[in-house]
Amino acid sequence: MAEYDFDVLVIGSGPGGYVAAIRAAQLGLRTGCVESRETLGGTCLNVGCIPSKALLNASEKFYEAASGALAKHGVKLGSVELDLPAMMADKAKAVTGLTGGIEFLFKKNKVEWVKGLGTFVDAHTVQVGERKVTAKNIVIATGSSVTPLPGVEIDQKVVVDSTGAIALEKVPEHMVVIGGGVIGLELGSVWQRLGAKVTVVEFLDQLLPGMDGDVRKEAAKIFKKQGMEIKLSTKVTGVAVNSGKAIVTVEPAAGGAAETIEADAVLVSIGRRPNTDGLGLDAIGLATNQRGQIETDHSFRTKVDGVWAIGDVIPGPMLAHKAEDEGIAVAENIAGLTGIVNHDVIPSVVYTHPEIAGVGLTEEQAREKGEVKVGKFPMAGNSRAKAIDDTTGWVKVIADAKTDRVLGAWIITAPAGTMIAQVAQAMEFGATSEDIAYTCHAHPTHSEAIKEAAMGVLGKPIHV
Ligand SMILES: Cc1cc2nc3c(=O)[nH]c(=O)nc-3n(C[C@H](O)[C@H](O)[C@H](O)COP(=O)(O)OP(=O)(O)OC[C@H]3O[C@@H](n4cnc5c(N)ncnc54)[C@H](O)[C@@H]3O)c2cc1C
Ligand SMILES: NC(=O)c1ccc[n+]([C@@H]2O[C@H](COP(=O)([O-])OP(=O)(O)OC[C@H]3O[C@@H](n4cnc5c(N)ncnc54)[C@H](O)[C@@H]3O)[C@@H](O)[C@H]2O)c1
Repeated sequence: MAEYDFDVLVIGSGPGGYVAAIRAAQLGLRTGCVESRETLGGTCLNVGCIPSKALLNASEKFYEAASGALAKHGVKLGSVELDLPAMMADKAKAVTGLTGGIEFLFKKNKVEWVKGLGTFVDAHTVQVGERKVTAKNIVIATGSSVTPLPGVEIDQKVVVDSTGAIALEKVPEHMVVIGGGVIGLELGSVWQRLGAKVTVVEFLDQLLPGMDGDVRKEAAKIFKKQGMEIKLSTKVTGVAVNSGKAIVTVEPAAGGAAETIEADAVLVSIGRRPNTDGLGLDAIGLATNQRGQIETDHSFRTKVDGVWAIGDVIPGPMLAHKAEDEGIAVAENIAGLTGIVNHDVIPSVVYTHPEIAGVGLTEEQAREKGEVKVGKFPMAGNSRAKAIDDTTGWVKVIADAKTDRVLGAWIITAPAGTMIAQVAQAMEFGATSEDIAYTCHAHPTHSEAIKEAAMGVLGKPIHV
């Protein structure tokens, strides 16, 4: 009889956990995955990446139709109506299709879904309901939850977090978004396109912390032009709710006179924090760092033998693809192979219109490290963007001045999220800007702008 129930038990079935479980099973390990939600897929599939992207897509279609933006392309429409319940149903269908897909993949790969909340009993035992499940290796993939704003109560009706904001029953007249990060801009865009006035209140002096400085400035310009009101260097000091209306009190971040803003929806999107409450880390003697994260080494081993951790619960960007890659790597390491994630090349994408994407270093970070050369190419010089009359944005390629090796790239244009993969791959291969500049790119494509920006690094773009 086997010593343990499983070779690998993963706690959490988000993009980190479910991928780790499937990969472990593919490698011949007996694998279980503990998940307390009704459906698999974690934050990303249930209330994160997937429903938000479904709504971003649908709201953009509505906006194009309702705003008359299609008329310039010769598409004239009669009256356009919003059917919000149908839009929400379509979103739900996307979610159930994908969460059901993970259940199918679990069955196909013989991963057992252990349903319930997992709590450590010891380093090889997890209590799930009545059951004590044992495993030689346990992977913590419990993800993250919304960071609350002290003094602001989320009721998921008037004051919502991202989960409430993807399920509003009517379009608010005025939505105040607290936090001008990824969630605030994506979900703010959704409701703005559907007719809401949106005011973004951001504590810092720019939107999108962590992104390249030029990107952050350009983003503020773009969203303002789209009609968003953006209050930078401003903090929310309180939200009072009365008869379905919220009064949001704000004041300058540095201190000063307070003002109030009336809204009928308030989105709290000031970041996310790792999920470790109730996990019983004390029972295995595992402490979290100051940010509440579980620290690991490069193999995703924690300080406790046999216990590993991946995804949003460990340091690094809270992104689904980072969690997935760590899921593959941890399973390979457990199986005795060499699983590696290059954390220097993790792309990030904001799925607004236009999309905003980056990989590698920002220009500021690169300049701090040494001498750099930068090539920037405007989408106004890109023939495909011109052909479809959507020329907002640019591509910026940053390269080491001595070696010409690409250190980072930042892209603002409709398909930026898809385009950034090319630069990520180039960086993984240690490419120079010359390598990109002399690679043949199909015409007419948005991607040609990456080639031109790379040519700009060398000092010789063609179309500007
Ligand atoms: C609105 C929104 C939009 C987003 N959009 C994107 C995007 O477009 N692209 C992107 O890359 N990222 C996006 N993210 C971030 C992305 O969702 C996370 O980075 C990703 O889900 C992290 O994966 P994970 O596996 O670490 O954890 P999670 O997906 O959070 O999954 C953890 C799972 O563990 C379960 N769990 C926790 N504790 C226990 C326990 N003790 N026992 C049993 N089960 C437990 C939870 O129920 C959960 O299902 C978005 C997030 C939000 C909120
Ligand atoms: N497209 C994507 O990849 C995607 C989409 C959604 C979420 N996510 C992930 O989810 C995580 C959480 O997203 P998020 O938008 O909540 O966090 P975020 O960290 O992206 O942005 C939070 C913003 O809130 C601001 N802020 C913090 N406290 C504030 C306060 N008191 N008042 C006003 N502003 C305040 C911060 O300065 C920051 O700009 C992110 O780490 C992101 O990686 C990714």
